[in-house]
Amino acid sequence: MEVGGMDSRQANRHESQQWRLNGMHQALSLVECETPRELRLCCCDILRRDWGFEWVQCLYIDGDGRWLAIDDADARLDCDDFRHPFAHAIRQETGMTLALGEARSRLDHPDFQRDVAELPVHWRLRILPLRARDEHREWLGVLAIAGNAVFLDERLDSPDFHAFETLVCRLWAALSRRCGERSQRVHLQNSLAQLNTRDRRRSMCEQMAVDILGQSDAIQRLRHQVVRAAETNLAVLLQGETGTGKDRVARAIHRFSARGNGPFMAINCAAIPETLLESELFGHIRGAFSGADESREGLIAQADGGTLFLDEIGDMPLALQAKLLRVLESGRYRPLGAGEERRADMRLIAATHQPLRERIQDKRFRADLFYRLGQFPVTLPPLRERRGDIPELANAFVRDFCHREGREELTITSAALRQLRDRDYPGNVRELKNLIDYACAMSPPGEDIGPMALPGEGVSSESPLDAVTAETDTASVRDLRRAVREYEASVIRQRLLYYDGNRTLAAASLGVPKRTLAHKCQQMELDAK
Ligand SMILES: Nc1ncnc2c1ncn2[C@@H]1O[C@H](COP(=O)(O)OP(=O)(O)OP(=O)(O)O)[C@@H](O)[C@H]1O
Repeated sequence: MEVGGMDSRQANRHESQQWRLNGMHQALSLVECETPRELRLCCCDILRRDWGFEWVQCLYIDGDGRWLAIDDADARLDCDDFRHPFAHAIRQETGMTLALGEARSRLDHPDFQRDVAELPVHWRLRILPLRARDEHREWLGVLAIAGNAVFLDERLDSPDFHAFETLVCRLWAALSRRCGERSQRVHLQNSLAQLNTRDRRRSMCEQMAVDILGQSDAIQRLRHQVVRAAETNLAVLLQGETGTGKDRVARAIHRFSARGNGPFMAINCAAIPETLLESELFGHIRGAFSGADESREGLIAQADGGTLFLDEIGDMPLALQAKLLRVLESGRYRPLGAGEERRADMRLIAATHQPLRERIQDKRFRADLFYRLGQFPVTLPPLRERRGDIPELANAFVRDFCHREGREELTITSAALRQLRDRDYPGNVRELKNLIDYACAMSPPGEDIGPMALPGEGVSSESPLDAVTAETDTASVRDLRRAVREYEASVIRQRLLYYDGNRTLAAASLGVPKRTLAHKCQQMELDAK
């Protein structure tokens, strides 16, 4: 008897030691949870596995306190829907025990009926509203456990379960606060980052406004696009009529980009004879072709770490277009005559005033290159679509002129500004600038620039160009060919001067193709843009 008594005491002690050990393991698993969701799932696991409850649900009250929800399930329950016993327990702030057989016939909430439909009728359901066990005492959710009545009462009314429940509630409250604070912090950091990005972009647009002038919506949008383009390394395709500021915009993108301290290499594809363009871009090694006495780096290599600007890309010969596409796609290029490829680390900006889609249809421009170049397309507005910017531009060009020429300050009258606003500008901002330069030059010192100082539309007969050409002295001509060449050079020089070096406009005004003009300039060694 004594022996038997000893055995059962030992067995009891062993069981309670085992239970305590289990309890510690349970506490450890709960404490290691990092989010309220993890904690709830862990709590249900323990109740099923270690406590032997077959049916357990842990519901939480979501953010705005309106809903009771279960992790990883779509269904949720309105906390004000008293017909459901879980909501009722929360609102009454007290636990409930329901006999399932009776509850099934008495409580007609469809969700509740569905949830307990499979449970044996002789079982009981315990509903325990859970709240934080600290000074805040906020409601956290509901624990619902169903099972055999005796088993349920024995376990749930034990001090061990009370300790377990207390631990779950404490940890749940602490984790909710920590996660809430963390998500608030992340939210705050995100909005601060957004604010910083917005501020930074706004400030970049403001800095750019001293260079890319104008306050029209179109120009403000353009400055915004320049900032966005500068933030990326994408190839940019600038499209717009001649003189709209494509060159200026390309430089701004480079300056404001991460490559801003690197080189900016620019080339006008229309101004270079086809044969030279390839070696200009790719470079060559010594002996690559007759006359290649020295190896020479091309612009792609020179633009390393910076930006390569290809102006008038529409004029690039087809064979070279294919080579350029390969550089863009592989990031590698091969100088003329070289055996090995080299790596190209440059950002490409291309510009054109030609409608490239039409050139694609005419098979003069590769569609694949067009799409590759246009990763970031930017269209510049013509001046006629932003006439409101003309006064600001005109005043700025007057100031520039005076500064450049060391002249005392000149002002432009509002009548002259009105006239400027009403003119046509096929050459866009460049034309306006040339017109202002001319008007400044014609205005006597100390006098305002009035309408009379402005030349007529386009290259008028009163223009200084005609005066120069008309005054050519023919009596002294001894060598006709030479005289014709000189006359031609003088006309081209004057025309380029008038159009600020723009060969497109100069060529158009002289009725010759741009390539012909470019060729003549090269022969005559005339400087142009
Ligand atoms: N928004 C602007 N603010 C101030 N100056 C401008 C602006 N846009 C253009 N300009 C001036 O107009 C002239 C022409 O600009 P730019 O050379 O950039 O035009 P473009 O579109 O590249 O012309 P093209 O197609 O003929 O090469 C330059 O003198 C430039 O400084």
